[in-house]
Amino acid sequence: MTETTTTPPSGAPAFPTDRTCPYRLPENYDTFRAEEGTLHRVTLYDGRTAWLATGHDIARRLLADPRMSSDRLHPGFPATSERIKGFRDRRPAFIGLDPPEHGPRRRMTISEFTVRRIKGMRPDIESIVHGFLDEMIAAGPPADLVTRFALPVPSMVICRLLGVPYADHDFFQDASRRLIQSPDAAGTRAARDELEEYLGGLVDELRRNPGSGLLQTLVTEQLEPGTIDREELVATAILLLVAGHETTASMTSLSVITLLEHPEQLAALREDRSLIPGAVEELLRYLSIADFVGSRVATDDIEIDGQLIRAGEGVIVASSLANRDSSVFEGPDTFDVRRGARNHLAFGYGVHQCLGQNLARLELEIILDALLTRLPTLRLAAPVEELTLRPATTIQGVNELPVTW
Ligand code: HEM
Repeated sequence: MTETTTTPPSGAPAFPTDRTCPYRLPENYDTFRAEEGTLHRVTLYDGRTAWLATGHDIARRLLADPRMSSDRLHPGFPATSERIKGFRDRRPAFIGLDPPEHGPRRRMTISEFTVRRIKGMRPDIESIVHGFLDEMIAAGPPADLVTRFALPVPSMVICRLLGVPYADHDFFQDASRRLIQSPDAAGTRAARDELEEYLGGLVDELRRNPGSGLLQTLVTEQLEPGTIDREELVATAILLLVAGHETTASMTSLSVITLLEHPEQLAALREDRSLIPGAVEELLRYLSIADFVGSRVATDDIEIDGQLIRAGEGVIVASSLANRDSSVFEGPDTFDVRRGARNHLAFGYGVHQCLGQNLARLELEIILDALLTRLPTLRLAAPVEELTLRPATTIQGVNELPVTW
């Protein structure tokens, strides 16, 4: 098996690089867009190289290819930061497993995420959204939209779905943030230790005193009959809890910024609320917040579009670039809530396509509708250029968003 080379071919650009605007791609990504072809060599943070797939079509073909592995323990897996190495000594949840192990694990949780099941959560989500808005409005402007609204909403929603006590939100939100944002492997490991201890304790408690929610279902139907062990259940719980709130929180903050910075698009939504579901798709496409999660390692030689990806080489499917492929999205750099962007790849593609996408869509639709109704004069309390954006090595977002109304 060939390992990814440690000597970067001259000129292979760095990937990923930080954004300077929440909704524009980093400037050096223009290099890939200007180059011929849709598969490029890039240099990772540690000097190793990987392939970067940038076209919509090649992205889908690669993500659907069984020779592309999600195994983070594989030495050729393209780590995009030191942090990713912190996951290497831990039991992976199903996001890090390949077929045939992946499917049965994913199916253990899928019944909670079907369109029908998620639709049934609408009244609950609406009441959570309006509850946090009531509190924020009562406290008065200015406010940090992240801590008062964008983070607590999906956090409480995923708690209800899983059966995790929301009372513990200060702890798990902080640990989740460190898990996905720590600059180094030690920070990732420490956050992971804390989440393992917390969720392990919760699983033990559910065995003694059964409760409700998806974790209870997994305890009763999978752990007790011995289909999975405690370590795997805890890894799954961490994946669901962290992915379940951090991503939607980021999308909420960045969506608010994007809409406020595109007043004519905001006005269109205000006038015609039926545009909201399409606007959510366009925001997902335009923002592509989970850009590097489509990382894979080839388990076999793959010939694709005249290039040879060798077994053991890392491949990153850049959803941000695939989502701005002009052969699929006309005028891809224009934010247009009427475009009908449903075929974007912001939720990935293939067997690992986002399990929580129906939930994320519904939450975002309810959130946008409620913000338009309840806070018609909402505006940023700081210029967009002064916001601190998260680095490219993690889910895109802001940790604070000062707003007023
Ligand atoms: C707007 C918000 C979200 C975005 C942009 C997003 C994005 C993604 C992407 C790109 C993947 C594919 C990863 C890969 O190919 O390796 C993924 C997988 C996943 N997402 Fe999401 N996600 C979001 C919300 C959620 C929510 C609310 C949940 C709820 C628990 C969730 C749970 C998961 C899980 C469990 C996987 C792994 C699926 C598998 O490996 O089979 N996500 N997500």
